[in-house]
Amino acid sequence: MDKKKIVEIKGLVKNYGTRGFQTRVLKGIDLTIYENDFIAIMGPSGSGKTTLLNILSTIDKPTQGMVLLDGKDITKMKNKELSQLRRDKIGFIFQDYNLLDTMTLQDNIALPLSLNGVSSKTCIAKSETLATIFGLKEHLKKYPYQLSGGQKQRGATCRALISEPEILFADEPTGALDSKSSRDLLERLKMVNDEGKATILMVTHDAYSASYAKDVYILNDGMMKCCLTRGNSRKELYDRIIDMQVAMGSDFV
Ligand SMILES: Nc1ncnc2c1ncn2[C@@H]1O[C@H](COP(=O)(O)OP(=O)(O)OP(=O)(O)O)[C@@H](O)[C@H]1O
Repeated sequence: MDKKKIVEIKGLVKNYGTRGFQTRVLKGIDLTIYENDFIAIMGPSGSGKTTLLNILSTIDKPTQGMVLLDGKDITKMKNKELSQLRRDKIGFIFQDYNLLDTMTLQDNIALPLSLNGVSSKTCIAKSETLATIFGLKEHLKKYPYQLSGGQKQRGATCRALISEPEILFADEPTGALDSKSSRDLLERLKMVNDEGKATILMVTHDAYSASYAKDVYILNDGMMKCCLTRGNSRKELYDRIIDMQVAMGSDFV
């Protein structure tokens, strides 16, 4: 059976600036993301990674091109439709967690459900299930200031997954974490993906983080340059990413 297309991008162009002084940041991107993919997008600073993620996650609008999410063109949607799409179909994790300081971890995780009027019994059950997967069960009653960076990011990931979104967008999710906390988060993301519970698109500078993905796309100068696909092992993919970075030269950070 054909795999379900979650996101389809065709001829995506993004210009910034005013007429006459425009910079073309994305120069015609084509990309299809299928159900249960785990894609990492890497590229030098300024290559357009965040711009692409912002368009996919509906924060920004493209200049030209088509972005279908679940078969619907998000570039043509009105604000009301977009906010519903963000609520129901998209999960986000950012580098800086964005947990609410005045709520416990459990309330933070359950927030997307409680805002949608889901019963507190279901909120508790679902947040406990995810907290167990992400190693946070004993921390649910704590407030964000009582948690480590790694625990906060795993909590933010639970919150992003609790509404069972079609796709999880992650913008440098390990950017503020030490290596052990990064590994802990990445192992768990890989686990939920391996179990068929999440489709993930992650933007990262970090070859180690990218090596947890199934496919690694390289964005350079506003264009998709190549794709590396995981073969036998994560380590082997990591080595190929490093080789590719060396081949692309010193501006690839
Ligand atoms: N709102 C904006 N107005 C004008 N130019 C912008 C805007 N946002 C981004 N740019 C420019 O677009 C280019 C791509 O930026 P973007 O943030 O997408 O790159 P990136 O690959 O995510 O970089 P980094 O890895 O450093 O975060 C840069 O040259 C940037 O200066």
